[in-house]
Amino acid sequence: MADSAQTQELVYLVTGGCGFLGEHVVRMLLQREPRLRELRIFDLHLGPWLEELKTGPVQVTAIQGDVTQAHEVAAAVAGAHVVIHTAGLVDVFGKTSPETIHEVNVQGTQNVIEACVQTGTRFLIYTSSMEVVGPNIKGQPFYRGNENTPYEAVHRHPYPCSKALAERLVLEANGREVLGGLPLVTCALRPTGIYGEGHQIMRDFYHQGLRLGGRLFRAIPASVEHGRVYVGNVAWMHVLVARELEHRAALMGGQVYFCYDNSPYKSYEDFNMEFLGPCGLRLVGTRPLMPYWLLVLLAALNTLLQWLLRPLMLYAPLLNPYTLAVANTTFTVSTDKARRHFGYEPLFSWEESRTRTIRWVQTVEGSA
Ligand SMILES: NC(=O)c1ccc[n+]([C@@H]2O[C@H](COP(=O)([O-])OP(=O)(O)OC[C@H]3O[C@@H](n4cnc5c(N)ncnc54)[C@H](O)[C@@H]3O)[C@@H](O)[C@H]2O)c1
Ligand SMILES: C[C@@H](CO)CCC[C@@H](C)[C@H]1CC[C@H]2[C@@H]3[C@H](O)C=C4C[C@@H](O)CC[C@]4(C)[C@H]3CC[C@]12C
Repeated sequence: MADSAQTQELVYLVTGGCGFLGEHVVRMLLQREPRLRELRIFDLHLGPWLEELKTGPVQVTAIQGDVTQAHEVAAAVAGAHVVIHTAGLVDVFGKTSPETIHEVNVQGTQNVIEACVQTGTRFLIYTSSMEVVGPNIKGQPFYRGNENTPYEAVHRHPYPCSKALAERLVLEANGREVLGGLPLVTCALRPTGIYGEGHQIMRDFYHQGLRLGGRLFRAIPASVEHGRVYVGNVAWMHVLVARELEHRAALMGGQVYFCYDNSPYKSYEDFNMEFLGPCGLRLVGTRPLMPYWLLVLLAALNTLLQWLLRPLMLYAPLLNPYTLAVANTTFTVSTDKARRHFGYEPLFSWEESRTRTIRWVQTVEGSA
């Protein structure tokens, strides 16, 4: 990368560049990486917003492709200096089969690694997830932990299983020789629950609240802390890692970093109310309105209904045994590893992240 850096001629590839996080990474790179010559955006579904980016000084190349197709990935990676691999199937609601989740998240990641090795790309950043660590199937709390906090990371659900396997592949690939003889340098970023402009689940909760007459009903105790991070800061961390990976390869190669910022520690529902409240919704109840055993029963019933209805329709509600367990288990991080290793500081303060998210919710169709 050294030659290219001197002539400001870097080529980046962002897989999943049209997703919620991917779009923020793409826009952040265009704003904050002055050495970019070409930005390739690889996604199964290309967004119309890409067109507006094509008029700027950086060559923006949109590539419609599938990470499960090794030849499509190799063609997109060839000639790129850095790959940011955010593409993935984020499904904890049973919309997709476990086999498909594995194929996209694990085989897709393996394809990206092999493409780097075959074509000589040296720097690979993988968007992993906090789910690689937990919450685990025992529902044990992870309270303000860091990358070294001991925790029994045992999963059964296809999504965390696939993210854990893919992350391992990426970390094990660190140091592999790529075409040209130099070593591959990889690292993995583990966001907690991301929020911000474009967050589909926030949109779903907002619409649900509107349907219920401007109310949401508390289901989870306020004392259960859930880690959240603003999408702009997650994107910024990706951009910084990409920038620093070459110069700090010995320190950063093969490492994992939680993505964090100054968003407050709160329960999932109370945190969402930071945005939905100013948009006219109210969270009813200071304590859960239903006993926990009833929620467990409803979640199990939803699983049964999903299975029974599968031949006729896709029934995929927000509540299932897995999402209930995640929402009901404290999982928060407190770390400075990214600051120590590559000088990360959140780009957006909590106040700014909140304001931007509220403004976005207000523009969502059907606003109160
Ligand atoms: N949303 C979160 O809270 C969160 C938290 C931690 C980690 N992550 C990780 O961040 C990444 C991005 O998540 P997101 O929330 O933006 O999800 P998203 O669904 O909005 O974006 C994923 C993108 O990947 C693309 N994609 C899916 N399958 C593909 C395939 N076969 N080939 C090419 N592209 C494909 C999708 O079209 C989409 O644009 C994922 O890897 C996810 O595991 C998300
Ligand atoms: C019991 C309901 C009462 O209101 C609330 C259900 C909320 C759940 C749908 C969400 C609670 C926690 C979320 C997950 C978490 O933020 C982290 C994630 C990691 C990421 O890699 C993918 C998304 C997710 C699993 C996220 C999904 C939605 C929740 C389970």
